[in-house]
Amino acid sequence: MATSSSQERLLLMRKALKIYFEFVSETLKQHTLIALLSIAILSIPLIIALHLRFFHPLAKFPGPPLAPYSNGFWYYTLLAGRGPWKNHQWHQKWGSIVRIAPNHLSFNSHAAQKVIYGFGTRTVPSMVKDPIFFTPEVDHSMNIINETDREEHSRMRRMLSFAFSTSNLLENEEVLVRRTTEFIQRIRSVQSTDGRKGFNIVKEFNYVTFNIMGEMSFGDSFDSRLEEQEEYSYHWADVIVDTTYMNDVMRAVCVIPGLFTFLEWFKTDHMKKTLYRHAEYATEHTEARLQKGSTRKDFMYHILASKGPPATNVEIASHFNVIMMAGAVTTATFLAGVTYYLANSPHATHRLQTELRTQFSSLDEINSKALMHCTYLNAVVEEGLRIYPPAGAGHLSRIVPKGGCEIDGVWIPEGTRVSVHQWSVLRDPINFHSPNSFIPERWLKDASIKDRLETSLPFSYGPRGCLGRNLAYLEMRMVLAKLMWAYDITWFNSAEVVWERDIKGYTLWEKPELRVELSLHPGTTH
Ligand code: HEM
Repeated sequence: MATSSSQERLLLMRKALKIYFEFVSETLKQHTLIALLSIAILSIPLIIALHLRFFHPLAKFPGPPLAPYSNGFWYYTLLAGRGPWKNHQWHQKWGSIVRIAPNHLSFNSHAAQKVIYGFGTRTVPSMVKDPIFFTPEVDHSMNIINETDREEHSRMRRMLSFAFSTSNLLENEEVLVRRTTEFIQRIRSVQSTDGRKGFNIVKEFNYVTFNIMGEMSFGDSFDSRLEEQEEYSYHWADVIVDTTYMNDVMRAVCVIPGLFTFLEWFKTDHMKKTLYRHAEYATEHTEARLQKGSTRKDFMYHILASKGPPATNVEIASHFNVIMMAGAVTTATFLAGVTYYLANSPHATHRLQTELRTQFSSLDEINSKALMHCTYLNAVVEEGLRIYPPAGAGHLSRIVPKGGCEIDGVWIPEGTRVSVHQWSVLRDPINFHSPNSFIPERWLKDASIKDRLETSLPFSYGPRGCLGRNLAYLEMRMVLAKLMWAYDITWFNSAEVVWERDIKGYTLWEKPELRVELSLHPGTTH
């Protein structure tokens, strides 16, 4: 029965093919011109694909099979959230230079880090940021992170840099200490709202870094504005977290000409609640602070006092859009990651707490200057940044300058998009022994493991290196030290959370909940 029905199907197929070929040859005979035109049009994508794969200037570089044909493959990888692991696998398979999109090469060597992000040389200028990757669309102004013009960027950096200098930050230490102490007190009383054990400390990290950045940026007007807003006081902090993913969606959108303009007319609800709400908050706080005026040396004070040409209010708001995002999310990400790794490493936790509790006899004694000399704390911070680099999941791409240049011993043509994939560098056994293990000891002077520590560049470097690096170190040390001094932490959802399975890596990271309960160290008085 079955055999006869498959024979019937075969006969039918033959008949259909015969009719089809008769039709094609008849059409070719009768309408030769139309037929040739159709074949020519249908061949265009094939010719483009053959060019991209075999004749493009980057054709000789290996990489995933779909990468040469369309940026779509790359954006799919990025938005799926598993980019860091995929990119690492590609480097392990194809070596230190991988073609990840038609015009984009990913590198994973230290030599490439120096050329791509460095200050440039006498013959090769520093590389500019990739304009597609850093889009100005939502707040209608260029800012410190997305400006691609060298001179404009230098003006902005000069305007902002005094605010971020160590001397000014130490002068503002009171804000850091007070906000951290508030956090230490607050988390003691945070209750589970869903009947489950413990509370989600990841959210609390978002809130403490948000408070520190907010007050350092806008001074007194920050809290007054938060009180006036209709939504609950941490609404902006939650919006910032939700916006990180949307930033990558916008990057994908802006690659297709005209799509952004179309979306501006038909903003989705989600876009209004994330990207646009974040930009509105930055504008509202900027305007509130400008109206109120203040003599406090917050970031706005330094922007207004800077000697260069004055920035417009739209530009200032755009800088604060970036500062609140780059400043709050990255440091909170570090704190979440390091807490996870410490929770899985009783030895490191014990050593850290012993150092802190020996060094300081009360919470109030903990200050930024003393923390700079806590050797093990600093090793924990460096290892936390290495194993889970807050800005190292994606690609911070640059454009190869006119005339091309040599990277990693290979000539790369001008106009190529290039980047070093931090995660792939940091998880490479060539650079770090047991790269997937949390080992703060590797950062100590007398370390028995000889790693290539110089390859860990969580803040990037060169002319576009992190402007908030000093502040980030002060914050990371202060919050971590006070937390670990004051509490012993019990982690409750360890059976549910597997960090590297549950985190999602876009340009920034999406993190799972860490439900913890705290028991107070006997010396804590707050
Ligand atoms: C652990 C925390 C942090 C990490 C890992 C980090 C990492 C980075 C990285 C890798 C870049 C380079 C981005 C690129 O090449 O496109 C960067 C840029 C920047 N970061 Fe951070 N960052 C952190 C905290 C902060 C803080 C607290 C601030 C304070 C506001 C800040 C402000 C900035 C700014 C303004 C830039 C742009 C600099 C420029 O282009 O001139 N960051 N950061």
